[in-house]
Amino acid sequence: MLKDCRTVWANCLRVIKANIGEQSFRTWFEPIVPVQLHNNVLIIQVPSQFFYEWLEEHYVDVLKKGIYQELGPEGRLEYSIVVDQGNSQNKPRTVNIPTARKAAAPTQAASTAGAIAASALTGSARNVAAAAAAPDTSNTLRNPFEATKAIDRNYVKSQLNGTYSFENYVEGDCNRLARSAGLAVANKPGTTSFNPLMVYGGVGLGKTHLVQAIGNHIKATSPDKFVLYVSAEKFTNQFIESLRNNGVQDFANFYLLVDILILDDVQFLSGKDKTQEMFFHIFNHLHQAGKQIVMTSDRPPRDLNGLEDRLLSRFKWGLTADLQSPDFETRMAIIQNKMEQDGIDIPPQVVEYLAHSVNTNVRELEGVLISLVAQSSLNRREIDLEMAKQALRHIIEEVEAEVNLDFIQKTVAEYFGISLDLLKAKTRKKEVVTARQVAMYFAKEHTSHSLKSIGFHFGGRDHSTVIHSVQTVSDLIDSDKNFRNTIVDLRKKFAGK
Ligand SMILES: Nc1ncnc2c1ncn2[C@@H]1O[C@H](COP(=O)(O)OP(=O)(O)OP(=O)(O)O)[C@@H](O)[C@H]1O
Repeated sequence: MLKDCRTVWANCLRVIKANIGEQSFRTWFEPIVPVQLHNNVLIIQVPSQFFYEWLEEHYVDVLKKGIYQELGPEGRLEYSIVVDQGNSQNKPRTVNIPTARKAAAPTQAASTAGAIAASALTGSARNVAAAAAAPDTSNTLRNPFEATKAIDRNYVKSQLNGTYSFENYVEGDCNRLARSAGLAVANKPGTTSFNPLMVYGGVGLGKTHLVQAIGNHIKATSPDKFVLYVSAEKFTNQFIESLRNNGVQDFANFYLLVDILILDDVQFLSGKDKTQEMFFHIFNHLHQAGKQIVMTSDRPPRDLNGLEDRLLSRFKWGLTADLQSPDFETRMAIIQNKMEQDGIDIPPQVVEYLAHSVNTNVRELEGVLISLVAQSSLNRREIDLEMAKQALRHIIEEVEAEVNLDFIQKTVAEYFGISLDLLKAKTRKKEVVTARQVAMYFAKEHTSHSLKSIGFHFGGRDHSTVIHSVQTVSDLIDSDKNFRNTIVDLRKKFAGK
């Protein structure tokens, strides 16, 4: 009995339905219309190029399975894409995308349906083009890829990087609010009051890591949800491309399908009015539909000059959380975390040295670690303090231009004629205690270290010891002239820096 395309497709759908979630099925398979079956080639019509790309990216295996079960190893699938000309007076044009030229020899059930498309369905953009360039034995099409040429395949590719997670995002005072809001959003996307969630902070402080962790968490816990991470730059380029190709409707339609939209570096939209307008509509639609929007920016919304007020006011609907530079303890934890993750072994005093010396941003800290590991394997030498000091020469030079903890400790120890080790040791000898208290006093005055961090640097003392030291020194300055002169002398050394 001859099969017709509707029956074949209906049977394929049964297979597909059994293999994917209900929502995905409704979104990606219900809109498909079977149009023709000829010589074991089933042609299905899909609403847009995005749709085709998405199917190719995510559902190739179930499609293969369905086609294989229905049409056997000779079965093939071709797409017919409705091209929106961006002009309502033009009738939609249909182009067909053949998915294979020749049936591949089956090796196992799932891949035999690769007959349907090993090259085009699973291949890269280049493979797709190659399939088109090759002689098309089906004779159904001429140059069918014209319509897909301009497609940036990343358009539909969720660019989440699986290595970013909450587990490896170290918590500290610098990121507590943003991290816990992110976790709340990741657990209940679209249903908390943190919609949109806007995370802002300086370069390399972990904005992308955090929002990617949100995306990864949602993908892992709700695979049916369509999570899309896109940088504002990419969003803008895609939009411009869609304007050039009369594909604005496709562009909008695609973004309206998203359940969780993560837009990185939103400041990039500044001054780009048309892109902002498009984003505004997408934002409204998604927000109204209870979809989650997460954004990052390198500055607080109030400083986002060049962004329309109506967008800025929407950003305030949810929660805005900032990321600060990590303090010493968080930097230590980040390094330790990274060492564990990458299986790196570094002596504790080197870790402490790095955390102390690299206090600009986390990316730089990671960069130094990577360079140390590289040097160590290149020179077949264990990482030690000397190597770390060498690696950090350029950074330390910058730091030493200011008064930092090291400098204070060294200067005070020299002044009192004791060693640096003694200054940090547990001893309670009077002259050592006084020198230590003075050094703590200047550390509080000249550096941005917290009391906790200062205590840590003086042999692991707690913050109350630091408070006591600062108070004692202040009292002595008032009551003891000789002591006051000591402080004046030392202050000159620091002022000269
Ligand atoms: N709290 C943290 N715990 C662990 N790793 C972190 C943390 N913060 C940042 N990082 C790491 O630091 C690096 C830089 O972070 P990320 O790229 O997320 O910064 P960013 O703020 O997005 O930077 P940019 O402003 O350049 O876009 C990444 O490798 C990230 O994993």
